[in-house]
Amino acid sequence: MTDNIAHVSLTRPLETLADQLGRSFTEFGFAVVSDHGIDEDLIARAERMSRAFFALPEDAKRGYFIEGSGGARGYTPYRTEKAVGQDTTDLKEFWHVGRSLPAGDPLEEFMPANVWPAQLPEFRETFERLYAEFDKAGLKILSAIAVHLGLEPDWFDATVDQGNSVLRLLHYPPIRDAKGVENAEGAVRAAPHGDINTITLLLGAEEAGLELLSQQGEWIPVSPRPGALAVNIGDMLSRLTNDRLRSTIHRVVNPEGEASRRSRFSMPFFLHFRPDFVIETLPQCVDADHPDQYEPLSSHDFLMQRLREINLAK
Ligand SMILES: O=C(O)CCC(=O)C(=O)O
Ligand SMILES: [Fe+2]
Repeated sequence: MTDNIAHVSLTRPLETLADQLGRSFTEFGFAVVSDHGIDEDLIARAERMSRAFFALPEDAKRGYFIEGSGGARGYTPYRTEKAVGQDTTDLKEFWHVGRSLPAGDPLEEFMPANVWPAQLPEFRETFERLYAEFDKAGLKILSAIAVHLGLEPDWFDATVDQGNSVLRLLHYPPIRDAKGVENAEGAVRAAPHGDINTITLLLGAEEAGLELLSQQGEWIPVSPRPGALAVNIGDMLSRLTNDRLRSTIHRVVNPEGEASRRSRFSMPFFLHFRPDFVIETLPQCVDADHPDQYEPLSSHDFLMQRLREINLAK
């Protein structure tokens, strides 16, 4: 059933990308992107670092949990985040890397400083580089989206320059322990949710589990080849396009069999607009059949509204 989600090489000409990605995002809110330019060795190193971090003792990890910060930086413990409208928390723990700003930057009020695990000396350099590479790949994808929407190819550049993007290292521990006893307690790895941000670029989703909810109400697995990105539209881009590009509900289901004794790791990059970018419906996306549904709202205010809904801010 994944046949219709576009699998696109980012080396194709911009017009082709615009067409293929545009269709896939309109129908599914998702596409799979290969040849994205993010260095393979860097990805492998980042995956090793992520595993090494989550293998640290619980106490050490909790030392990087910043209470009251909205989970914006550092560590968020297992079973903290919950999706909008859910009663149970997700079966995951994660680490957030944000943009490293020069000291005194006016955007500091929106973007807290990063923290880094002292136990892993190469962690900072690895994830600062990966963050920069995600930024670059994201711009190419946004360029194709701009062309699809009838905008100039560089239309998004200024909107995401110094964007409040977050790189998330995710760990979903095994669902069963060594004795085969299940410990999911009725919860799932990631309950159905839409992403808050502009677009999401996800590495590491080749380990099964990620599914999107189609317009026909079916759950469709998203299965990128190793190294490829699963890319999806977030709520901020949906809002900007008056829902022409769909922020699609997705989830990560608990595996059966052998996979239930394994961890799953993934690395989504939540690409955000600049905090002071005002999300105001594109005139290209409004007509008699599609009246404007949204008031202008700054990307920061939108984010704060949504973080309160998912238990990460007060
Ligand atoms: O781990 C995955 O494959 C997806 C994670 C996700 O959807 C999220 O963190 O928003
Ligand atoms: Fe998500």
